Amino acid sequence: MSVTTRPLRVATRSSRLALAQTEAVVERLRRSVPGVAVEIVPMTTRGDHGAWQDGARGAERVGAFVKELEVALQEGRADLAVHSLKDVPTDLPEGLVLGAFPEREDPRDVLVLPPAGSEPVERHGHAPTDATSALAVLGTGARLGTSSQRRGVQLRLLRPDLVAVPVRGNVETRLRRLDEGQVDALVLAGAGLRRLGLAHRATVWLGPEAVVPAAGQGTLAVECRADDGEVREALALLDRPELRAAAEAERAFLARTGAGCRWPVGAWARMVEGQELELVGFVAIPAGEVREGTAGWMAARGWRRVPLPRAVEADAPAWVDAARQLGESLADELLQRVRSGEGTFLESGAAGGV
Ligand SMILES: NCc1[nH]cc(CCC(=O)O)c1CC(=O)O
Repeated sequence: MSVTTRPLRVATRSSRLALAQTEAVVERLRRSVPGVAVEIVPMTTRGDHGAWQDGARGAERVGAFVKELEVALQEGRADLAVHSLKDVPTDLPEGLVLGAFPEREDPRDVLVLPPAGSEPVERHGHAPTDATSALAVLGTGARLGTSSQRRGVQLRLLRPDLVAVPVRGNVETRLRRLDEGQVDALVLAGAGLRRLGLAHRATVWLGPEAVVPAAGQGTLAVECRADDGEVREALALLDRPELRAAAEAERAFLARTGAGCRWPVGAWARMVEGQELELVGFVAIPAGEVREGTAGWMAARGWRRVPLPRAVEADAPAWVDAARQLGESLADELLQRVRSGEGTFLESGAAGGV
């Protein structure tokens, strides 16, 4: 069956990671739609230019990696765009939809220590296998390279003495900063390392009990025009309902906890035992919102499950509703905890950082 005959133009960012993600989706498209003609349209976004890096925060920063691609879709210069879901704001622009969630890499963050053989790892005799022993390798006040409050706050909950140091740029640039000794450790998305063939740089994969990943981390999302029936039909062949359900739950959690631009938020949903969707969430709010004059964070982590029977799979809207409710109810529970002061308190870091 050929659902489309016209050539499809795929907008993508030009970074090595973005191109790898786009290649993966194009390959799936070619398998699902035999004979389809695909043209890749590489673009540079504001995020790549680093426009948001010089102090831009919140709304300005959200969407910096996807905006140009979306405008290309709206203006008809491209027919689909491949994104890392975690870069896609929860409110989509008018007239655009996420037509497929074709794959998800391992969503966990990883801790990257300097290459094996460096002195501290040898002193322990073996490579660490969990977050706590990996962090034990780092001396007091070690510099943790991350620009993400979500990562900085969660790792400082394990090791409050660590100092979060902003590290900008693409994955390769950040690894170079580590290798040059500008920081003592990095936290990155494991998915990015895997897709770049750099998984061997991951010292420890961080489970959600240590660091809850960003909503959508590791998931690829394909965006298209809502009224482009041909493309939507083609994308439907790539869509995986269980990834869509997870995406809905994580993004509902993110939207409910304040759009994720002001506060550290993490959310990871997945199918367990075949018929339940489990969501782990993390949120921290400035402690001053709970007790006036208190500097630092009030944090909470928790999880919830909802039955998502296979039988309902054909009825995607019911799945989506259940997934959204899961995200919203866990968000409400955790927000209630931090606002009532029942969360875990974390003092502000050195130099006013996270
Ligand atoms: N913040 C940029 C970004 N957007 C998506 C990924 C990783 C790949 C993914 O999550 O799918 C990264 C790099 C990182 O956070 O380390």
